[in-house]
Amino acid sequence: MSNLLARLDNITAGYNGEPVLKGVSLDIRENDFIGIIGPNGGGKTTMLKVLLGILEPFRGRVDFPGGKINIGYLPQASQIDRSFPISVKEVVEAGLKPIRAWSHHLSKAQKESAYKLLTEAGMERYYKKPIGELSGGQLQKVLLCRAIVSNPALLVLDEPNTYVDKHFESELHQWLKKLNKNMAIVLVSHDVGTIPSLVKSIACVNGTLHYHPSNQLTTELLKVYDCPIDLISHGHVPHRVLKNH
Ligand SMILES: Nc1ncnc2c1ncn2[C@@H]1O[C@H](COP(=O)(O)OP(=O)(O)OP(=O)(O)O)[C@@H](O)[C@H]1O
Repeated sequence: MSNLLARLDNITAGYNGEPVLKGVSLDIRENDFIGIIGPNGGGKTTMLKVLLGILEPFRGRVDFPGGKINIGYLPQASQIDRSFPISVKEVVEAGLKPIRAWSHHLSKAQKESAYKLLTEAGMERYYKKPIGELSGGQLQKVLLCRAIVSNPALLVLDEPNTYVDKHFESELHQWLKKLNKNMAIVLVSHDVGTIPSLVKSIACVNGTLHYHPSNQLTTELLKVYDCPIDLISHGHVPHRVLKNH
C-alpha cells in the first residue's frame, strides 16, 4: 500500500459551535484520486477547510504521518472575487509564495516556471491581464495553474468543473489524470455523471463520511451510504438528482 500522506482522524467540525461534520475520518495516500460527493450543505467544503488547516475542528485531528506536505488548493469559483485588481501572473505566482507573504521575492526560475505552466494551459497571452477580464473557464485554468505550480504532494479541488465547457472539461480531466501520476488528488464534485471515470475511489459526505474504495457508483450503494443522491442512467452515463435540492 502506498504511503499515507494525510489522515483526518474522527473530525467533528462546524461553525459557531454547531457541528456540520461528525466523526469524519479519511486517509489520503500517495497517488490516491478521491472523489468527494454529497448533497449541498453536506460539509464537503468544510472538510476541505479542515484538511487545509483553514478551519480548526471542534474534535479530532489532522495528521501528516510523513511530515507536513505541500497542498495545492483550487477553491470553489464562487469564493473568488473577480473584481479584485490582480493579474493572471500574480495569481499563478502567488502559488509559489508562503501564505500571506505577498511581498515574498520569487527567483527568475520560479517566475519562469509559472509562465511555462500558463503556456501549457494555453493561457500565456493573458499573462498580464487582470483576472476580471477572463471568462469563468479561463479563470478556472489560471486558478488550477496556481494550485499546481509548486508541484504539491496533494492537490485539493473544490468543484473544478464550474464554468467549464465540455471541451475544456475533457482537457481538464486529461490534465488531472496526468498530474495524478505525481500527486494525490481530492476532488469535490457534483458531477456524479463524470466523476466515476476520473477518480479511483469515492467518499460521500453528508454530515458523516462514507468511503467507497472503488470508482463504481450505483443508486443502491448511495442508499447504503445514506447519501441522498439518486442516479438516473442515460445510456452508460449516470446523472444525479439531489433530494431536497
Ligand atoms: N463560514 C460559515 N459560517 C457558518 N456556516 C457555514 C459557513 N460555511 C459553511 N457553513 C454552513 O455549513 C454547512 C456545510 O457547508 P459546506 O460549504 O461545507 O457544504 P458543501 O457540502 O460543500 O455544500 P455545496 O455542495 O453546496 O458546496 C452549510 O449548512 C453551510 O451553510
